[in-house]
Amino acid sequence: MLSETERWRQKYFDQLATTEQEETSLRNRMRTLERLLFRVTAAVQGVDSELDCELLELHALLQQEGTDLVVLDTLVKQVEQSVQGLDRRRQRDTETVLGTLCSLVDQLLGCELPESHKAALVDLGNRLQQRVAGLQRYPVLLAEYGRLQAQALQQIAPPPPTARKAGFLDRFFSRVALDSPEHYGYTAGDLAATDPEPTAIVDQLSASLRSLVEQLPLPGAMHAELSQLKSRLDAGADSEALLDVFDAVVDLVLSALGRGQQEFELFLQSLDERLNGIQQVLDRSQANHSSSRNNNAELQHAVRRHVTNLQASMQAGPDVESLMSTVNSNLDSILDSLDRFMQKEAEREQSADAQLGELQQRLSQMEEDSRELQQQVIREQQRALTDALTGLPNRVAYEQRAQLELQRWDRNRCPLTVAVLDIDKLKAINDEYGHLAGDKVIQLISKEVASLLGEADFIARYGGEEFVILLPEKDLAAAAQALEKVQEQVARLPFHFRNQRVRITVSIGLCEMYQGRSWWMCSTKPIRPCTRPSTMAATG
Ligand SMILES: Nc1nc2c(ncn2[C@@H]2O[C@H](COP(=O)(O)OP(=O)(O)OP(=O)(O)O)[C@@H](O)[C@H]2O)c(=O)[nH]1
Repeated sequence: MLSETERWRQKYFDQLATTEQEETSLRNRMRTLERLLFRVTAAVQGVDSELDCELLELHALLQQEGTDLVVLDTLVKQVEQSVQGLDRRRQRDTETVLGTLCSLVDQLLGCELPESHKAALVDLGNRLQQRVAGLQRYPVLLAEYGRLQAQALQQIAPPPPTARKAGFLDRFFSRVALDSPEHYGYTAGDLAATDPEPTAIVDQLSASLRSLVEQLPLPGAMHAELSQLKSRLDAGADSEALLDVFDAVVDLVLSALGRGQQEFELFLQSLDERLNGIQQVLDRSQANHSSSRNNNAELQHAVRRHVTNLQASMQAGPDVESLMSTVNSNLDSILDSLDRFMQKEAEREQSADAQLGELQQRLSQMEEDSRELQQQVIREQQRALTDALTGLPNRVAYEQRAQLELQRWDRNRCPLTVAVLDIDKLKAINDEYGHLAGDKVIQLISKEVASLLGEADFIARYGGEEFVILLPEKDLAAAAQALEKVQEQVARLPFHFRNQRVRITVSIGLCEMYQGRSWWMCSTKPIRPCTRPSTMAATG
């Protein structure tokens, strides 16, 4: 059977092995997360030049062996700040474009238009004012604006009914308006025809488009295309060119703010949240050092399997949608495994908690018993060192204290005087008034003497009617002076037996400790008897 120490040692080694295994597992998982982060980093590059630089740095850092976590943390914070900055810029750009669209709507409202068209424009303006539209809503708003502008311009410059030929506006409307040309009273054949263009309107449209193009918050990669469009507008675009420019602007906005990117951003966001969730669970699991090996092994196996799948699908390089779906399903599986793991751990911890609770209860009971025992021992020790009749230290206590004082004297050679006090004629009191009276005398005298001594002095009942007194820091003269006062005080104590005042006295012998004198001589043979020998006398 194992001894208590061996059991604890065994438990310690088991715990050590579990902890090492957990650390290895955690390192592996951290590496997997780093690889995943590496791929995600590569995927979001190209959105912003500043962010690109930081991501490149992050990229390089992650490729290093044994990534410095402090540097990584700093860099991740910088990336977070850049992303926040990007969001703020996007917000500002959104405001700018919305403002431009509002001013275009206002310009159009300034034209002579039927009430129904004005109402539609006012409605669009109101929706723009509500600022609920995000960047992804630009194409919709632009298309709507285009449709309204087409209707408005049609009202301003209607084609001659006899000619039934469509000008550039008709063609423009046919490309951007949601309604068919027939709605406005023209045929497809009419729309194919050409007429001289109303220059003022073309200029107005051109200026509006120029203003919009200048304020569009498109990524840097599209700036070249934008300046080409501006140049075309500056060069005095005709109606055909204007239509192309308008289409190009819509295409640019669509490609810059394409749904794919939006979805990919959302996907990255959710990926990030999930990775954070996994990291938190792993952190909690690491904190729990007492987690069972089986649960850990099972979890490691499941996570490794899913992460391998994840890596395989990422390396296969499928399109974004299938990649997202694979990653999502693998992450779901990982989270399921983690949930199961946490559930098992919770059950295990619950039972461990119950055992621990029981153990703690026993431990507190043991502590309580031990405290009580300790108090009992202290009480016994005190009793063993105390004289039962007087409550003063007894002979054993005196010997212990004498030892200490002697050692101190040996070290410091400060004065030390020892005195022996003897109650006079106690036998006579016993004989005359009985032993109880004798006991009372011993009690009262010891109490009185103890109260008259200094704080550093020590008195013990040596035995019978004899007391021994240690007076450290007092030489013979000082001790004699102090003890004479004691003698006088004791003699004044008002003892009465059988209605008689009885005067009781004590005799004191004392000697000072000095080099060459043995303690035995000191304590057993007082060298100097008291100057005034005590007497016992009954006074009437
Ligand atoms: N009542 C009582 N008497 C005690 C106690 N211890 C010792 N005695 C008595 O004290 C007396 C001591 O007697 P002696 O040694 O002759 O001393 P004494 O009578 O005091 O005479 P001197 O000391 O010479 O003055 C004895 O009768 C003891 O029985 C005690 O605890 N209680």
